[in-house]
Amino acid sequence: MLPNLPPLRRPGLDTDYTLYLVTDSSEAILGNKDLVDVVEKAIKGGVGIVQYREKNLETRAMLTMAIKLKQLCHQYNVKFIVNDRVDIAFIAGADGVHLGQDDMGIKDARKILGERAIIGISCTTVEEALEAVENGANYLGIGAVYATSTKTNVSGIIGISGVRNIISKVRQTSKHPRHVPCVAIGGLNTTNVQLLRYKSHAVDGYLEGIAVVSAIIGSEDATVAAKNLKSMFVEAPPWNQLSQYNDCGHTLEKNDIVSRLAQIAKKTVEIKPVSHNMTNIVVANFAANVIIAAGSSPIMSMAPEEAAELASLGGGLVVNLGSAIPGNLSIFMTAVQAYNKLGGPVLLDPVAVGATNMRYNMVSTLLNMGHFDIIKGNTSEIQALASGFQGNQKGVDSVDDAESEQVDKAALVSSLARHEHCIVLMTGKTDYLSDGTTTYSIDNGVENLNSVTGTGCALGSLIVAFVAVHRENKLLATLAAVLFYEIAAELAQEDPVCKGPGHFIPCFLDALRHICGDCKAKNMQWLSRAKFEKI
Ligand SMILES: Cc1ncc(COP(=O)(O)OP(=O)(O)O)c(N)n1
Ligand SMILES: Cc1nc(C(=O)O)sc1CCOP(=O)(O)O
Repeated sequence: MLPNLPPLRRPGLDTDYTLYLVTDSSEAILGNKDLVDVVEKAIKGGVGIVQYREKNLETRAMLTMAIKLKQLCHQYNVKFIVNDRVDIAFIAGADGVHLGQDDMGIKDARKILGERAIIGISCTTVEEALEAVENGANYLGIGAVYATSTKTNVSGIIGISGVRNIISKVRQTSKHPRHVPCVAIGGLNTTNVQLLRYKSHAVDGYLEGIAVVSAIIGSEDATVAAKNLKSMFVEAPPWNQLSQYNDCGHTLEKNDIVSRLAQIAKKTVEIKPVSHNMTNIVVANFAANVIIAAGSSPIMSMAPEEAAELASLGGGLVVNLGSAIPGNLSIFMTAVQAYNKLGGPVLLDPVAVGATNMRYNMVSTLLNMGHFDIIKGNTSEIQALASGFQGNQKGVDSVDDAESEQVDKAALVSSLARHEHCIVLMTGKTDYLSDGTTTYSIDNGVENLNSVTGTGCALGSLIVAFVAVHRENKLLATLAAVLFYEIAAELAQEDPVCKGPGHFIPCFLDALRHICGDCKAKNMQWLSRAKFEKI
């Protein structure tokens, strides 16, 4: 099941880490604004803790500013922290200090500042985080999440998965029963904080807050900037449209699931949603024909300029890496973010992700920058994603061989779904579909689907149409699309005209059209062929 976001502030924690402001008085970020004024505005917008980070001033001027900022923060009951300089934190009467890995150690700083001081530390790796907790850190500053021009000499860019990994390992270590809040830092702004919070959520832990420099200090109005960041971080993202009807089959009997699937298919053909495809050159034509035959509306557009307008049509987006080059990444991201903003479903088809470093890196970047509601791939692709790139996939085809038969595919699909907080569909002789809680195996479809190119990609195009209409129940909408498609393939293969791959394509398009007509006429007999099981 897709995660419900956890509460933010833990009961008993008297520091609000949700929005942590780190200052910067450089010309490039602060400009000619007054730092104290900007910090006050930011506090009014919801900042709960302020860190004075000053890299250019002499000690005396720095101390003067630290005292002013401390007074301001305490006036608003906001915690005040000094970056790096334990001496200034002590003399200014700050609530604590933030230390980097090369600064004074936590235990030494504690000797100077005392037991009640808040001591935070920067961590880029799991080892640094575990050591910091062991040494008594009060919070961890985890980063850099993304590249940032505010600090170019970061120790590493770890992405959302790096943050999630640290949070999860810190929480799992039973040696440290003490709760240590985690905040993320580096390149955070309103375009990515929802994704960060949603995807950094691990089974055993989550992010308490975000630390931000330029998105507030460099903004025109720090109150507005802080308010926007905080509400974006706190609110459920638009794509997480859970509803009271969102029983993805966890508790439903099979007959009830089939009647839900029937409703989903009927409504999809009635609404005729848009399926926006950023797909590969080999399959574009076939996928468009499939969508038309199945009663939805295809658009094959790679233009970032029109992505937001297309997203506003209420359909779904397919990002297919079949013939993509790294230059396409920013085009994909523009479109994914436009759909994410409106909660329109996005499907990632990581074609041959296990074949080359280029493909794996592109997929990693995409998963780090945008939310994908569904990941669809063949066995090799899902294995490559689930286990990290191992560079052993040959070409775009799946290796549905003895070796991959050994893999517990249901467990693989379910664990990738939990990890990426999305729905995962692994296609093959038997398909596996999971949202991380409920997993289905599907045994429809025919051999001919493997004998013509593009059938996997075109399935993705149909899935986003179904999910666009049923955003509150993405798992069952995906199941309905797969059954619609694979049962049409069975009807095509049984057509006496169908003698092989050449005849299969037109027969398949006819069968899709036939099922679409049946749905419009409310004749759902075709669903009696459905062969799926909850695992
Ligand atoms: C909340 C938070 N996290 C990380 C940092 C980075 O601190 P550090 O590694 O000491 O680097 P500089 O800030 O000194 O450049 C931070 N300041 N705050
Ligand atoms: C101060 C700092 N520390 C980082 C780390 O990775 O430890 S990144 C960073 C700068 C964050 O600035 P912005 O919000 O403008 O991207």
